[in-house]
Amino acid sequence: MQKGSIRVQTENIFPIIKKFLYSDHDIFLRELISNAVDATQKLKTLSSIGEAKGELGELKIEVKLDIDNKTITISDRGLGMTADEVEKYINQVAFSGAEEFVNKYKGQNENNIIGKFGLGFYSAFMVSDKVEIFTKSFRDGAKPVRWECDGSPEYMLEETEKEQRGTDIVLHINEESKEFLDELRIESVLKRFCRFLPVPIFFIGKEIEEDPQPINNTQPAWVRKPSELTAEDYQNFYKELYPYNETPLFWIHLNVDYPFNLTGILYFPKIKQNYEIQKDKIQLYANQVFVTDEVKDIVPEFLMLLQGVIDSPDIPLNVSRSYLQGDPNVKKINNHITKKVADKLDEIFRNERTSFEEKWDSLGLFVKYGMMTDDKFLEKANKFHLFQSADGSKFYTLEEYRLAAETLQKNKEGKLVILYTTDPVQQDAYIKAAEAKGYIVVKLDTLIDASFINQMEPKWNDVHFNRVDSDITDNLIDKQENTEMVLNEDDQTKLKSLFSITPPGLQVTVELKGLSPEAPPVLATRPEFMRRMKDMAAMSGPMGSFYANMPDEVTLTVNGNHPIYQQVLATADAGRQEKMTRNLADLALLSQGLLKGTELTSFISRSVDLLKN
Ligand SMILES: Nc1ncnc2c1ncn2[C@@H]1O[C@H](COP(=O)(O)OP(=O)(O)OP(=O)(O)O)[C@@H](O)[C@H]1O
Repeated sequence: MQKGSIRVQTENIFPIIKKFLYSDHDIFLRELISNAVDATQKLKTLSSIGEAKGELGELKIEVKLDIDNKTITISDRGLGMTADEVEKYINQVAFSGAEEFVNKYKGQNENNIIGKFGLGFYSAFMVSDKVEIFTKSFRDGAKPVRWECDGSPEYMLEETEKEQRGTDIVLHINEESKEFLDELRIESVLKRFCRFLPVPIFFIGKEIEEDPQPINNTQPAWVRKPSELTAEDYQNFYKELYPYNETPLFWIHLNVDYPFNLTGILYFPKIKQNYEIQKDKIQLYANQVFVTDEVKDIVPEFLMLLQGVIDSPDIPLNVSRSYLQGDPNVKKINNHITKKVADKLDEIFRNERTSFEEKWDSLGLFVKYGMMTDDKFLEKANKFHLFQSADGSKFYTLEEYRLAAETLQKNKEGKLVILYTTDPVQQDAYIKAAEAKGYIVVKLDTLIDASFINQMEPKWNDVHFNRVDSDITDNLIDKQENTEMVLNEDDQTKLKSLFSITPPGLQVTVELKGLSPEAPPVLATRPEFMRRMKDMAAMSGPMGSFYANMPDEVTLTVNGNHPIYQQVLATADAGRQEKMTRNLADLALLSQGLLKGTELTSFISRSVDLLKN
């Protein structure tokens, strides 16, 4: 038997490490199982090049929980270690690794450390009073050895009995960590970190199962070649990740080996409601070991709406978040993912336009969010971003809309005016009127659209958006055209005064115009700018309450050319005349949803009165 002392410079590394990893004690299993996987994979490699001779046997990893003896044992049939190797790798590498870790992070806020990689074997001491290693190297004639240590720099190393090649790590779980002496707890940790490890892992609890199944899928879809996979394989893998979700819209298989290594599958989920986001996040793996599902900074923000898996050994996981943002690899990965996603969308748009259009409801959100936040994406997305017509029957790219609408919908500055509706049912009358003039009205009715419009106007600098009810149809496209009025000056003055009404909470401006006789007698419109401000106010922000408290501005455009005014002006009964004009105004306000409460009640009783005589 040999006793020895491990040379470490930093005193008392253990309490420091423990503090760092306070919230994440369960990573000890991930670290030890990763080592077991590495040892197994290395053996396979040595065998394939003829350096390891003989039968490899069943290469599996076992995690055994012995509640009575308070131990957890992780056994592999990997390459094992000789006494010298234990001396070198465990006493020196593992301990100096832990020391390095501490030196790097001493004095930092522990929340800054993501991934918490790089601690390796030493993490066993987070949960153990004592750790034993029983190991037998694959090398001919190697003697099995037992190593024991309680986390202090003193260790013990001796020869032992061990039949099988490989390593057993025995953790004597300490009092504080007895929560791990629980089958369900261990199983849940294994499921979290080891689901997709490449070597079969078996959990052995109290009950001995007759036909034990590995807890992991060693060949998850993302490590397989895209050419080997069917749509069903991709969908099944998605189900494995998110069992309760509906089938995804489509997916992107990432596979990069230069200038960094990255594989993975990103899924576009079906989004039922605009705000249903961020529930099932993208998971980050390093060589099939689960690391985190906090992928902020690695995945472009707008793609956080996607789901799936990214696997890269090149992402520096043991560094702080602020470092990560500046890391050139992370930046490259970010750009690459954005490009891939844009290319894939473009490809689907070109090859399967109908199906792309069918999915636009869910897709639109990613695309618009991406266009607003990422200029590189915007450049590509301009080709496949779609406007849907108000009735939902047609889709236009910006260029297609331009081609179809250009002749009629250019304003005096030469800008293309995109007419949109936020509510095709409520704004139906305005849409019909605009369509009758040959205009194309598109639907921008989702939560994101208000900001989308505000941001796209400066980005698409020759485009202007106008909500279809923001002005009378004749003025929607500001062309500075004159209209003629059939009423004489006196009648015009009379009509204007009849319409000088002051409904509470509304600031009304009345305009008299000579529109087409078929246009409605009165149109209520809300200026585009004011309405946008009000919409934003509803969403919050410091300016919110300012705009929210302003009265609703509304313009009543009285169409002097409508035949009804001949009748109104000819009415001798002043009371009736007043009621008629007020009702015409109220009808217009009603179509804008601005007639409420007592105003609405008086409108109804007035209408009944008018019907009576
Ligand atoms: N189960 C095992 N079988 C064979 N060798 C092992 C085993 N576990 C650990 N080792 C050896 O001990 C060394 C130190 O392990 P440790 O986990 O501390 O660091 P690492 O695996 O090299 O790096 P990291 O875990 O930080 O990625 C390993 O490099 C390996 O040589």
